[in-house]
Parts: sequence; C-alpha cells; structure tokens
Amino acid sequence: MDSEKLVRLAGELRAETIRIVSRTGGHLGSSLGVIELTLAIHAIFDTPHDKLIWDVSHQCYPHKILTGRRERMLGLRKKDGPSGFTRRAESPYDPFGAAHSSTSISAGLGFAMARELGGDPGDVVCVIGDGAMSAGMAFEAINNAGALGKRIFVILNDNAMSISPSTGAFATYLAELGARPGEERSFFAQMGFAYHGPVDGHDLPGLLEKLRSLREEATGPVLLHAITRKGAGYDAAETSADKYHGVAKFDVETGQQAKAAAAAPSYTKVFAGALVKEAEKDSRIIAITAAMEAGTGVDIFRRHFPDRAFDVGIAEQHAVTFAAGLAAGGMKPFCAIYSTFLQRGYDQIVHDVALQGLPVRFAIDRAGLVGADGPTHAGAFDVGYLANLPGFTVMAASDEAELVNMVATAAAHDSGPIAFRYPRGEGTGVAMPETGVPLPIGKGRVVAAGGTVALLSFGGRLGECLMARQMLATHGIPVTVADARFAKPLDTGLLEELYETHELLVTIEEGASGGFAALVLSHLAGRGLLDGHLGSRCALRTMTLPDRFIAQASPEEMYEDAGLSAHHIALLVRDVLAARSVVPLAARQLNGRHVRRVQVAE
Ligand SMILES: Cc1ncc(C[n+]2csc(CCOP(=O)(O)OP(=O)(O)O)c2C)c(N)n1
Ligand SMILES: CC(=O)[C@@H](O)[C@H](O)COP(=O)(O)O
Ligand SMILES: [Mg+2]
Repeated sequence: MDSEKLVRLAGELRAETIRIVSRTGGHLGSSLGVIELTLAIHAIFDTPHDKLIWDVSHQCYPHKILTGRRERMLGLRKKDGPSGFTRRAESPYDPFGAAHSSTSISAGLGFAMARELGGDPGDVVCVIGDGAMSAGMAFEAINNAGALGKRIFVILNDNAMSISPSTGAFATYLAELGARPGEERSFFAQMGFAYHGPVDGHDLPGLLEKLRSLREEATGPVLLHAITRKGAGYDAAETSADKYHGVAKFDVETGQQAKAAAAAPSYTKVFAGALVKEAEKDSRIIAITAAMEAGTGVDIFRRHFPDRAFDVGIAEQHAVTFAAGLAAGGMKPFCAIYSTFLQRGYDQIVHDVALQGLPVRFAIDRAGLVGADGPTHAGAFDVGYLANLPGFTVMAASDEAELVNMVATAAAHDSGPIAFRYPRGEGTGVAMPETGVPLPIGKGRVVAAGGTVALLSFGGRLGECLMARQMLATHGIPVTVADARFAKPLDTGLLEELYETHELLVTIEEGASGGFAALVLSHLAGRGLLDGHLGSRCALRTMTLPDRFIAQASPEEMYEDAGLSAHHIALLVRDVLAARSVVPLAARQLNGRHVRRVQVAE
C-alpha cells in the first residue's frame, strides 16, 4: 500500500482496536499509541521473516489484527481466545512471547546473533516503551548490543507513561532528549547505537520514510526514538489519568467503563488501608512499588505519606535490594510486588535479604491464578521460592481480615524477612477488624471442626474448602477445615494433630508443587510419620496447581482447569475414602499400625 492508503488504514485499525477492546476489555491505551508504528514496521519490514518483538507486548492488539487474528479478537484474553500478549504458539508473527517487561532487546539480540551465526535469517525490530526502559535488563541488553555492533533495530516508543507517569532520572533524560529537535549524540549513541530521532510516532508518512532509509542503510545497532501519545486518537483514553492502560468493557461514545459494583473491598485496597494504619503508628514504615502504584495500592499509601512511598520504576531487582538497604538502615520497608514480578528479584531476595537476615516485608499481591492476563501473570511459584530460604517467614491470607492481621504481623516482625501473599480481586466480604493484630508466628487455626477428614488450606482456597465441607456433609462425611496461615514456620503441632486424628488429610494451596504441600510432606517424613511400620492410619493427599501452565480464562475457569475448586476437593475426598473402605478397617491395621492398602491387596 502507498502512504496515503496506509494513513487511511491507520484510521480503520484504530477504530477496530477501540471497537474490539470496548467489547473485551484489555490494554487499550498502549495499543492505540502504536497504531502508526505497527503499520510502518509491517509495511517496511518483511515479517515474519524479519522478527518483530514487542516489549511487554500489551500493545500488540493492532499487530494481531493485522497478522491474521482479526476474526478471533472478540475472544481476546478469554478462554481459548487470542492471548493479550504475543505468544510463539499463536502465530509465526509472534517470534517471541512476552508479558513481563524489558526483555525485547535481549531476545532481539539473540535473534540477531543467531542470524549472524547462520541461524534464522532476517532483520530484527524490537519495540520497547519508555517504562520498560527503566529496567536494568534493557540496559544490560543495550550494553551487549552496542559492543557486538551487529545490525538490530530498536524503536523506543516514548509516551512518557509507564502504567503511571514514568518515574526516575532516565525518564527525565528521555523527556529532555525528546524535546531536542535534531539527532544529537545521546546516551544511546555513546553505547554504540546509531541514534535517530526524536520523530513523531504518529506521523505515518514520516515513519515510513525514516524506517525505509534505516532499513537500507543500517550496518549496526540502530535506535529510533519515536514520541507517541498513550491512548492516541481516542479522547476518553487520552484525557484519562492512566490513558486507558487497562480497561474493562466500555461504551465507545462515552468512554464509560462497565465495572460491576464490588461486593467486598479488594485485597489490594485492604492491604493499603492496613499499611496506612500501621504507618500512622510507626514512622519507620516505608512502601515500595516497582511501577505498579495503583495495582499494589501504594498510590493510597503515597497520599498519606508522600515521603515514605517509592515508585522505583520497572526494577523489581533494585526494589528488593533498595528495601534491604532501608531495612539495614533501620527502616521497615514493605515491598509491594505482584507474585509474578517478584520472580525478577530472586537473587536479590536470596543474597541481599535472606542471607543477611534483613527484615524486609514482602506484600505479595496477585497470588494464585489471575484470569485474563493468563499464565505469564500467574502467582504460582512464590511459596516455593521463598519458603526454601533459611530464616524466611511466609504467610498466606485466607480472607481480607486475615490480610489486615498479616500486615500487622509483618510490621511487628523485626527478626528476619517476612512475606504474605493474597489474591487478585475482591475479598470474601468477612467482617473487618478495626486494626490489625499480630498473629502468633507459625500458628494456624482450625476454622471448622469435623472428624473423618481434615482439609488444611494455605491461602485463598479456604472458602472452597468450606464449600467442600458442606458438600461432604451431605454424604455423611464430617470434615475438619484448618487454615495454616504459615507455610514457614509450619504449625507442626496443628499438622501432626490433624494427621493423627483423621482418616485423611488433604492440603490445598493456590501455588505450584514445591510449596506448602512439599513442606508438609517433608515435615511428616522427617518425623518418620510416613514410614510404613510407624505410620499413622491417616491417608494424605496434596492439591496444588498442576505441573503445567494454566491457559488464560476467568479465574474461576482457571481454577476449574487446575482442579482446585470445591467439587474437586470433595471428589478427591470421596475417592480416597471409597478406596480405603474397600479394605476393611481391621485389615488395614496390624497391631494398631497402618498398613498401606496396596500391601493389603497383595
Ligand atoms: C517485570 C514487569 N514488571 C511490571 C510489569 C507491569 N507493567 C506492564 S506494562 C507496564 C508499563 C510499561 O510502560 P511502557 O513500556 O512505557 O509501555 P506503555 O504502556 O507506555 O506503552 C508495567 C509496569 C511488567 N509487565 N513486567
Ligand atoms: C501488562 C501488565 O503487566 C499489567 O498491565 C497487568 O496486566 C496489570 O494487571 P492487573 O490488572 O492485575 O493490575
Ligand atoms: Mg510508555
């Protein structure tokens, strides 16, 4: 298409993107900001032979519409529909999957070097936002790419916005660079890139001309600095504070989003409110977020304590070590980070926090399956990767009242690192305490007494356990439900009591294997309670996320897929009891000791 036709197409693509997202919800503002860039790149480069890599890739909707997925877009972010991010499995036009930020230049450099070494041919174009440029990983890649000197195109999509307005000294630098008229020496040039810009990222004819000449002439790494507007071309988005970063379904005419009235406060708001209350009593409490102010509730904290709230940018690694330094300096830092993004800071957690026994508090939001963002955003692994660290205390809130108490527990806990996890979305609607009360460390609680079966829940599946209990009651099976509260230290007294006084003990958690259940099994094994000759008569089962990534869907559908809903619990219990009852109790006991069914059957 010629430039004129492409300009017309840009209008259509923008309208189509708005129409689709108005019916699906999703990341609208970022997609609207790259309409012209998307068209220009696809017009000048030969995708999928050339590799186009979107950073984060929350801005990939126009790219998906153009690359064979238009008809499926109304299923965007739903079960079996297109992902909200790029996915290799979805299309050859998605050469690299993303959703966590700041990976594009590293991956792109990998493609470029593969090409140089005789692998997949083609050019490489990485599109990275100014927000994503705040992460160390992007700088690590620029450092490497500049030294290698191979041909690679990096387009810096600079809209001065992360999810909130971009923060940090580099954001200020970009603003200054973007305001300069000519193509001057810049940080990027000094790092070995040919810097071009700033250019107007919405001037499609200008972009076409620029990319065409770069494609013809480039011999090494190139950085094109494009200035764009997040939400461009849709008033409601451009004038809103967050530029419609992530929206629910909305009315295109008015921009009004269809958000259902909440039945209970969100865990995030409850966390923020509880932290504010603790901070009123203790001036050493600090809140840290890595570019997720609104998502984590640190924006609420900031309103009360502007000097004690820090948005460090998309820099989870730095956030963790910054918190470690604050703790070593006598403060009480709360690092509020989504479970999935905390993965970025793991060595810092081990080396800077745990090894030094520093009392950093980790408020881990979005624990468990989160819904439309899918497996890239699932909070699946934190219990496993934290509870294996010496000296760490790890809690999970079963409801929002528990969360308030866990915030108080963390505030009071000075002897080492402590983490508490809680799910995305609304709480359960329980009565809330006026103020949080610190919990006794390493103590769980029995929530409902029963008899034959004990369900030991860690975290947000407690409600499902209580529902399963009701289901099982209709079959005459009495069930005890306990809330472990702590994965570490484990309430070993409660655990052993449940194990010794029930026919079946089931653990349930919203996390991958290697988490709470592993700790339970390890404790029982260590005590010799799983040994055949010494063992209790209690059967044991663990319910964790399965050993596969759960595809995007609603959270309920994802838990259904994972087999962690109330009816799965009830079914498992009935199956185990039925299997055990085929062997008469007398046969299962030998001199009062447990004999495994399989041995008896033999
Ligand atoms: C490691 C990591 N931390 C946090 C996020 C959450 N996040 C998604 S998009 C975004 C802002 C990205 O800003 P930018 O790259 O400038 O893109 P824009 O939305 O402005 O187009 C953030 C913080 C993430 N995806 N990955
Ligand atoms: C793209 C990204 O990583 C974020 O925008 C994320 O989708 C936010 O998720 P929440 O809606 O759970 O805050
Ligand atoms: Mg941006």
